[in-house]
Amino acid sequence: MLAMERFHITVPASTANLGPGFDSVGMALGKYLELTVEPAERWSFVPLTQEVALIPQGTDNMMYEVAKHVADKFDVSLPSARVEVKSNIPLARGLGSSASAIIAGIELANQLCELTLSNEEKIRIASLLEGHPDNVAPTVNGGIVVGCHTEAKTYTVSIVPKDVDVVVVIPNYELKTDDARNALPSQFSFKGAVEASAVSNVLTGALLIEDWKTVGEMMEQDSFHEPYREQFVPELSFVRRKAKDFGAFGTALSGAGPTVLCLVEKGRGEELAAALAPSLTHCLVESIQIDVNGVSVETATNEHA
Ligand SMILES: Nc1ncnc2c1ncn2[C@@H]1O[C@H](COP(=O)(O)OP(=O)(O)O)[C@@H](O)[C@H]1O
Ligand SMILES: N[C@@H](CCOP(=O)(O)O)C(=O)O
Repeated sequence: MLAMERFHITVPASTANLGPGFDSVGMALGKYLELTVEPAERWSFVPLTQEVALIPQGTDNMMYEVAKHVADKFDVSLPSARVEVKSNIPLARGLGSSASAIIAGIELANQLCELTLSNEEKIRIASLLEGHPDNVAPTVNGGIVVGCHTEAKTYTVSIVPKDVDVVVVIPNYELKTDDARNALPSQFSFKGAVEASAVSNVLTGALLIEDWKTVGEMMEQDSFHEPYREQFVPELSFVRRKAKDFGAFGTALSGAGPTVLCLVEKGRGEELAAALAPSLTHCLVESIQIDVNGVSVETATNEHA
């Protein structure tokens, strides 16, 4: 009999920006990337759900590349593993699937190399890899995180929202984050930056005191990215109008899109989803939980003959 340590890693999805919190504000959502890991002679990633059916199955998988990067950074060797992968996070839809994969890779190295990384260290490593903390920080901590990342340091402030429901409209087409970033301007006027950051500052203040009416108004006044990206997502203006008529607080592009996200009064998420769905038959329209736990690990000892 061989006693073999298996473990499970669960990583939530995330929505970034909430409108004007571009590259800085994000929230963890209740869709999950789940890994079941066991030691093996060589690396393999075994996809078990449709969303991850096409991910690379060997050491060309992003989760391995990140795990190897972390092991090298700490100058330790990375034991090989067989990894079963389940996910219900759709890829390239603005729900942070790549951030979840980065955090999964960091957690793989953390567990396999016994690094005992703190959440702060995971967020720092992930922000250096992703270039911004808005998806990776809530993916690690759960809830809403307001972050600021520079080459020198990554700052985060966590908020645990209670009194709001979230609805996502997920179109049936992909939009790669890199492509959506390429549509952004390389320059921003001083006046434009002052105005846009004031909107973002009020968003953050309102999030802290859960003033959802003001959060919703600020969500709809972004000038950092949505004006340049809405051309790719015709659903945004339609959902914004419908949700406003319904009485939702506000609507924004989720991350780089194409998913559109609405915030609505607690208890009315299902009702809003039902109101939006009939006119959006090419989209998945869902009321979704806010994840408040962030990445988690469960160990289990299995007996193998
Ligand atoms: N679990 C995963 N394993 C390997 N690669 C992944 C995984 N999840 C996402 N990816 C990679 O990330 C890409 C999507 O990233 P991106 O364009 O940033 O969109 P988003 O993060 O909004 O889903 C996918 O096309 C795939 O290459
Ligand atoms: N701040 C980033 C967030 C990208 O999120 P994703 O889920 O679309 O990868 C951006 O807006 O580019």
